[in-house]
Amino acid sequence: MSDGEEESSFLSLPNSVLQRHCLTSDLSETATSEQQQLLIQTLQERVCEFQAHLRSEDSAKRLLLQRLQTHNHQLNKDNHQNEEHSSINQEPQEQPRLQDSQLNQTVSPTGGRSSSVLTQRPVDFPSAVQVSKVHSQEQLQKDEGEQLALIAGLRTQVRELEEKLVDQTQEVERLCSELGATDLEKQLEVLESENQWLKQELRASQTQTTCSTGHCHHSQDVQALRGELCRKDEECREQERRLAALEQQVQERTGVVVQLQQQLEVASRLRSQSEEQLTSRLRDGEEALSRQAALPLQVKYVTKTVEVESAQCKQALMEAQAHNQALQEQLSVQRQLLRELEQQLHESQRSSSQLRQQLRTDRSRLYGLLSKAVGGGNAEVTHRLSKILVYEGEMERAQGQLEAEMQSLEEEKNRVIEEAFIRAESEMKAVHENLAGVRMNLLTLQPALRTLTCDYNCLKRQVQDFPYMLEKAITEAKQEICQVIGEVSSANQELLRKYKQEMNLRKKCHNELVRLKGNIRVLCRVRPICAGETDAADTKNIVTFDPDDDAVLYLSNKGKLMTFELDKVFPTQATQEEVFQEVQSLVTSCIDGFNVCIFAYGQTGSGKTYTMEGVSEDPGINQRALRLLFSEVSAKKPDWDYKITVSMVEIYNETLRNLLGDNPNEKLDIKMCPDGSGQLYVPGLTEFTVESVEDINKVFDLGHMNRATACTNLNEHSSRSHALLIVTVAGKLNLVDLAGSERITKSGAEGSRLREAQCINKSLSALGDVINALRSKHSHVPFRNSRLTYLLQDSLSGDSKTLMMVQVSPLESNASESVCSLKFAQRVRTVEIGPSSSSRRQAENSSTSSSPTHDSVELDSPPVTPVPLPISRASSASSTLSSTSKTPTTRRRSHSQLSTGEQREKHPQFHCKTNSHMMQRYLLV
Ligand SMILES: Nc1ncnc2c1ncn2[C@@H]1O[C@H](COP(=O)(O)OP(=O)(O)OP(=O)(O)O)[C@@H](O)[C@H]1O
Repeated sequence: MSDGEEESSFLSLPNSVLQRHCLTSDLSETATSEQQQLLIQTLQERVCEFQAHLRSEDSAKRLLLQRLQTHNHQLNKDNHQNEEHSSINQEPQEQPRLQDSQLNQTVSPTGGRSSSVLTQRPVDFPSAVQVSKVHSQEQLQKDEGEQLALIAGLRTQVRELEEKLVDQTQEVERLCSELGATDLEKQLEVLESENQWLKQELRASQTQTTCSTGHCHHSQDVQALRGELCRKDEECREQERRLAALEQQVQERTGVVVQLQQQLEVASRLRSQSEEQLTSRLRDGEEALSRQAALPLQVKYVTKTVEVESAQCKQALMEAQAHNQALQEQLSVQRQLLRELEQQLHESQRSSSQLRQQLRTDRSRLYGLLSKAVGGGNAEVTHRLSKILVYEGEMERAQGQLEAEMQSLEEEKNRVIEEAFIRAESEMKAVHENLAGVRMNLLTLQPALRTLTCDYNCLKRQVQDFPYMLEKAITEAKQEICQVIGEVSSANQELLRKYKQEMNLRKKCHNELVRLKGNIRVLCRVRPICAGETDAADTKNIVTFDPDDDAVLYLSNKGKLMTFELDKVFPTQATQEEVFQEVQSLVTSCIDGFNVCIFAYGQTGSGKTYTMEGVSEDPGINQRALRLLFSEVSAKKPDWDYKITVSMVEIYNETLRNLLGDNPNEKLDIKMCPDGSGQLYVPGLTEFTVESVEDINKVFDLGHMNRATACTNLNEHSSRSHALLIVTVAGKLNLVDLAGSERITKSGAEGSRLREAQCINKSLSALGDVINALRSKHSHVPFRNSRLTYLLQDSLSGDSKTLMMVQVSPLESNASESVCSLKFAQRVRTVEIGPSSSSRRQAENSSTSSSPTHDSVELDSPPVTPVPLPISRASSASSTLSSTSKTPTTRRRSHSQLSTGEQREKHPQFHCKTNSHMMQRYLLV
């Protein structure tokens, strides 16, 4: 770089800075009117023109100096030649040297070489030297004159420049006076400083001009300062660029924030719109629900479903609104945060601008100092530079802090914005999902509402039509019910008729069955040997049974085997239930209106009481019969109303005692009914109505108690008296536990015992006579011969049914009594068989005649002439009965087959072998 270029750069730097300073000052501080700006611009342009003019003049001066140097060089060569030539003829050269020195002093502005060039002027030719010398002198003079003219021109130009400078100064002063505003004082100062700079440049030019070889001893420092300043300025510009980039980033972030805010506003607007839509839909739904609330009860369950779902929708909407509120609150918080960040950004920008301003100020000061340093000393410059460095460091630190703060703020802002955006997005998504669910619910509710409305309309129509339909249905139902009732009534009548018909038929069948079995049936039961009887000598069992025939009993008596045939024989192991099974058909006949009489006959201790009463854990016929009657009556209860009454009577010594009465010793009498019906009755006889098994037990307990209070020894007393349980339903059932039938001679009784035995024999004899008369169908039946038969008259006559249970002891010691009881039972049963089988009876009698007791009875027994029974049923039955069942095989068939009856029909004539006299004698013996 040449000196001129260095000067040009040196000059241009402050000018550019000043221009920038002026412009920024104009823009940042004043900028109040266009006129001022135009004036300043005009001034700046003029300064620029002036600078350009100075540069052109400077370049012209350099060209002139180069020409001068070239010319001086030529002159030096010429002078060198002239000196060599003047070794012979030396000529004084004072004048040209003076002239050269003068020239050097006035013209050479740039260096020492020009002075030497000017002082060493060469002389070329020695001989023709005079001519050339003259010529060179003339040329030298001419050149000197040109130089002088040039210098004079330069001076003239300098003066002109000074004049122009003065004019410009005046112009500036004039402009200042014209403006007169304090706002332009700084610009004036700048212009003044610029003028100062120009003056200094001018002086520097002058100095360079006057001191061609003059050097500034501070040039190196200034150069270094210039470099440093350039570097600082470059750094400042770099920092400004970074600051501008940061500002741009901030603006971009701000734009993003604004965009986010706009998006959030749009989202909130959409949300509010959707909420409004939902609210309106919900309102519509609620109105529809309120309309549906008046629906009848039949559709309320559907309405409740809709209400529940509507409540859910409401709940979802409330949650969505609350969520929206929370989002808006968060948005407002984010906005507030954003505002704070923007405020901080503004503050940072403001502080940055202040720093920049301070930087500019410092720079201007630095430039001032530099300018001063150009003319001043190194110390001041160094001090100023150190201060500049300190400022720069502070500025860098402040800027670094500012940038770090800006960056952290920026990151914080970005983070907060991103978090808020993500949160807002997720919450918006949740809200949208909720809204979608609510919409879906509403969409599903709408068809339900439509269905509800349709159902409601249908129900409404049905409800409107309901009274008419109900009335019509009731009328039809009444008609149908009346019709059905009539049909049912007629059907019931028919059924009742058929039932009664069937009942009668059943009754007839049952009666026929009983009749076929025999109106007087004779069964035999053999009691087992008791535990206390096994030790005695005569405890041998003499009774055996036929395993193939349950109606035959074998008795071994004194080495002879006697065979007895009865209707049925119960062996020792027969249970109470089995015995009752055989008699229960007779018991149920009582319900059909038949009179029934069941006797237990046998010697004392043969088991009569056991069979009739039994023991508490295994009751006998009495209790079982009553239980059966209860069950039968209960089964017939809806259609038939039966009352069961019970009386208990004891006959002792031909005296009738009421066992259920208040006074057991009171004697009762048997009388004929005064109504002329021929019926007997017992005045004062107590009857208890029983309705349960408990009642029966109470009655039995009372009877036993009364029976026991009237005697000293109950066992003996019970053996010597007849006990009757009289049960009345439709018919009368007499259950009789007779007194012991043992022979009195065997017992050896005397006195009262004899009297008892006589009474017993009398009553048993009377019973035998009655049975014989009945079976023999005598016209007269001697019922009045004893209290027993008289009391049982209505139960032994007519179509009544009688069963005699002959009790037998299996002991050898009781053999004769057992034989007597069995013979009596067999004769009773044989009488019924009829006279056609008399030969058989003869054979049977002969078969049993081996028994001495029987033989004795047989001898005294007159023949019995059969007579028809007084009741038509009985007589017809007897007429149809056959006596063919003599053998066990035949008997079995007669029990199991009705064809037996047919066989009996072939033998209508039966003859009773025994009579009452025979019976009586037998008993008395
Ligand atoms: N089938 C039987 N099974 C078991 N024990 C029986 C049976 N029959 C009778 N007994 C017993 O034999 C004994 C005599 O019986 P029970 O008193 O019934 O005779 P009875 O004929 O009634 O006598 P009485 O004429 O003196 O009243 C009693 O102890 C009784 O328990």
